[in-house]
Amino acid sequence: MTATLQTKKLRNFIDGDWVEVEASTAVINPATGEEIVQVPLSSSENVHQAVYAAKQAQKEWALVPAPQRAEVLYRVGYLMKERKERLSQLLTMENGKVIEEARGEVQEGIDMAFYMAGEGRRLFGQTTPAELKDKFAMSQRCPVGVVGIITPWNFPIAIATWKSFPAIVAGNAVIWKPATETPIMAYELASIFEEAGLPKGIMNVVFGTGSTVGDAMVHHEDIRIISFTGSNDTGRNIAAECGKQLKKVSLEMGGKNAVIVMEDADVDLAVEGILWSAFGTSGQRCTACSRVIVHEDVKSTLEERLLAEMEKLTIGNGLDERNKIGPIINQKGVEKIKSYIQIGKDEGAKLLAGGYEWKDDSYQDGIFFAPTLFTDANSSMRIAQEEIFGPVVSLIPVESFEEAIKVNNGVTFGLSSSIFTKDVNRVFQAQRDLDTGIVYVNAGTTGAEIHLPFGGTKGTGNGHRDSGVQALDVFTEWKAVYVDYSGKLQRAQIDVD
Ligand SMILES: NC(=O)C1=CN([C@@H]2O[C@H](COP(=O)(O)OP(=O)(O)OC[C@H]3O[C@@H](n4cnc5c(N)ncnc54)[C@H](OP(=O)(O)O)[C@@H]3O)[C@@H](O)[C@H]2O)C=CC1
Ligand SMILES: O=C(O)CCC(=O)C(=O)O
Repeated sequence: MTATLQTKKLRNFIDGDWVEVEASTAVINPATGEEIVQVPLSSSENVHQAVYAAKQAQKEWALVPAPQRAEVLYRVGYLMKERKERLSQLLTMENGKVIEEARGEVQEGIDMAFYMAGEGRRLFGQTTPAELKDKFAMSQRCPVGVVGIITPWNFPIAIATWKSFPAIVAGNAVIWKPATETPIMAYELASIFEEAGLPKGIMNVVFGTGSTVGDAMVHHEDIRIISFTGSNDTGRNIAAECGKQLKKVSLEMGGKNAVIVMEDADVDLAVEGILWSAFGTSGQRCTACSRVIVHEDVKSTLEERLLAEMEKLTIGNGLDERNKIGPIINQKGVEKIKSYIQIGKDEGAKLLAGGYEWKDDSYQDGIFFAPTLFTDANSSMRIAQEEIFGPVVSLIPVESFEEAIKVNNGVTFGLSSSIFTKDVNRVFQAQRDLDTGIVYVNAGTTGAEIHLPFGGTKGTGNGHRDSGVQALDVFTEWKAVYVDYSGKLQRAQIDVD
């Protein structure tokens, strides 16, 4: 039986209460065009209420021993596990990704809960020798206070868990603004936190637009960090505003990720990697493969096998297990993709497959785009430089390994890259020289594991990482503590000539 929601209109979760907001807008299933639920359009006043509650609650939460804070995350993990199928179906309904991928995303959230709960017994600082006798020196992680989390529609639950779980285990309180297109995962996760016994005010969900709710969060002086994932334009604006306030900001933005296929690659394996990382989630991933840098010796073989496999991809509602390609999030997304198809043609790339909005009698109100393959692209073309966020991949032929690395690095983004080769020397050279935060060898560009840092170089971010133990650096401040137990005032005096 397909999962359903008990309510026709979601409510904010503020200070442990479900708070109704009058204004709302419809959440649409992109595969069917049907309304699933109404989502509140909150005001900046709703943000202020949430921050006030969070600020009070956080003072107590910071005093709860971290292993006890972690207990809540263990319970969250078990509840998510129990509800995995429900969460996955609702995720497919609001976002469109096929159910197999939705299950994978929910599993990332479950893994993150258990992983970060484990950190509750670590949260390591350092002890170090002091310069003086009878003196002790150490550093420790401290919570920052109230943290703001702004998340996109393409990973409505995983990204939120990468950010909120480390924040909570570290002793912070959270204000979370999910994307207006995909609020259901936030509603479900807030219910899970409530059931798991998280104290009131530690997790607050405020639904509404970026321009109102997100903006109020960015400007609120009691929110000490903004952790954001989304587009580069929005991320830059947020960073500029946070800069003015000297507010910490962690950004995870776009990608122009490439798979490199060398002449000695297992081409069938490369085809599989490209298929999943280019067309999975209909290419709407920041880690999606949108360039294939192929050695000219294997170019025609790769094209032929890729085209044959692309033909087998079934498009449709992601709730039907047979479908491999789900919808595009909204019509604006399709228009953006279409504009890049035209740009690619005008630039002289050769369209081998797809390139059109896919329609079918059974999905008259759904929004789909056919998997698309360009070939004979070059690195200076806009289709090879800019994030399209759709199922579009461009083949760029190269003559050597060195040229492949140069083309890979010749974009303003630096999130994920991959190389298919059997040459162990090239593997090690590539992992050293590829200028991205994530490198895969003999696998596609997607499929991050939550215990490793997630993020990228150059225009992809601003040096911070989601996920992994590194996420704790975003949500904690370091404190250096010196304890002098000599009973007299000592001064450090070490001169090294
Ligand atoms: N790297 C990635 O993972 C992602 C990249 N993108 C890229 O961005 C493009 C546009 O997608 P879009 O959803 O519009 O991305 P946005 O960057 O606009 O949205 C991401 C989040 O930021 C919020 N937001 C928007 N404006 C502001 C603001 N002024 N202040 C604070 N928060 C704000 C959004 O709210 P709301 O939408 O509710 O108004 C949403 O929660 C895509 O086509 C894709 O190229 C998009 C999503 C993820
Ligand atoms: O690759 C993954 O598993 C996560 C990717 C992600 O967050 C994204 O691509 O937007």
